[in-house]
Amino acid sequence: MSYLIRGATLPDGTTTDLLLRDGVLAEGPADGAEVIDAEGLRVLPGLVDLHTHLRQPGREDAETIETGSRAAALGGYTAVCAMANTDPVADAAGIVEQVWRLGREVGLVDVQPVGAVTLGLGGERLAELGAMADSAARVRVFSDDGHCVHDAAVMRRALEYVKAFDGVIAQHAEDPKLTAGAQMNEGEQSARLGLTGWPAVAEEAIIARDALLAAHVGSRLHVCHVSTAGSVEVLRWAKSRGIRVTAEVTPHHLLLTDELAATYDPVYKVNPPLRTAEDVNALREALADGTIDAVATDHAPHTREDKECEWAAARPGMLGLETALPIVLRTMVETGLLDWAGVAERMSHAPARIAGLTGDGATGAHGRPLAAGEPANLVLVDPSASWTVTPEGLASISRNTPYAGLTLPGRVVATFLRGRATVLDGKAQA
Ligand SMILES: NC(=O)N[C@@H](CC(=O)O)C(=O)O
Ligand SMILES: [Zn+2]
Repeated sequence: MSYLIRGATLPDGTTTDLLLRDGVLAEGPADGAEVIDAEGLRVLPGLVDLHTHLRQPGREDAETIETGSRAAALGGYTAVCAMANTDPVADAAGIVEQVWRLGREVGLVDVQPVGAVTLGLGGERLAELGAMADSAARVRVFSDDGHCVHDAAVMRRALEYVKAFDGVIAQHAEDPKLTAGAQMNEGEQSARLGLTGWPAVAEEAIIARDALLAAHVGSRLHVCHVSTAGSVEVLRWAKSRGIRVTAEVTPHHLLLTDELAATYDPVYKVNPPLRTAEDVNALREALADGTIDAVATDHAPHTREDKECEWAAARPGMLGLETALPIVLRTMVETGLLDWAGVAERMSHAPARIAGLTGDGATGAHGRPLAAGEPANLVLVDPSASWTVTPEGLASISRNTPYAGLTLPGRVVATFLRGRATVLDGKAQA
């Protein structure tokens, strides 16, 4: 099947026709191609998510590779990095290969497994980083996400190890000694609500330490879900020193604040916690000026049982794949902080570069320019269509979206993975 997309607006604002044939953006006659009228639609390179929890294996009652892939395609993604905190943990070649293969079988999005840094996420013994890198899954990103690699010597060794194949350690920056028992952001709100606080310094201190370790080793560090104004300052300092550090921010940390904890609705419970309005503003500015490189969803599905209970017992985490682009449009584009080229950079090009997905690897190439000869991974967005989020309307098995009832801008009309429609007319194609 080939497609002729007529009159779509590119990230730079120019309008063009795009021919999708044999999996690539092609030139020449469009004979036999199905025509899609894209007048008024925006085209972006397929979005790439650095931080997705697909829950398979182990918690298929919350999400599966298939349902998560569908949610991703509907959100405009063509590649997602599947976090390693599954059961069993993705800490060996066999399991990352299995996740990668299952993703390919579903075929809606390229599922790029993230390998664990330490065995069983235990924080003590390094996992088989080299074997995972050499496996069919070609792992380049390693993370104990959900847990911080707290031992500085382990972190140092991991950074040294991945240098050989230009891998990156993605740190969940949280000093566990400072967050013991924490239920929400530490500040005025936690004092008022009487909940144990998660202080900003627990994140900032680890980022500073790891930036220094990355500098010492000369290796690549990536910081997951940055959430505080102080973290932005540390990142700015590290980048100004030429340290090889990149960072991501989630859509929810760009929009929501810790005042929502006053509802005691666990849908707002997440790690790191929602912070203050000042933090939100600093994160938006950092994403605009490139101090924060990428938007990552931290899509964290949880069952009703794990989420619809009292605050203290609820698991942290929010759905994100199907709402990420609309939240970025609301917080960054409508506010004039980013243009569409900036959205393409922060949601496709940069995450693909960080994850090592821009070249020809096991999962093909993502985050490439929309140019002839390049893989036809792209998304068509109707910027003028607004829609109201309903938990039942989402493709995820889980229902834990913090945006229920919210009306958001921007509807994904179609997503193409190597020239094949994974979403058409707003509907998933499998
Ligand atoms: N973000 C969360 O609150 N939860 C994540 C783990 C993580 O990303 O830290 C999860 O796996 O549920
Ligand atoms: Zn995390």
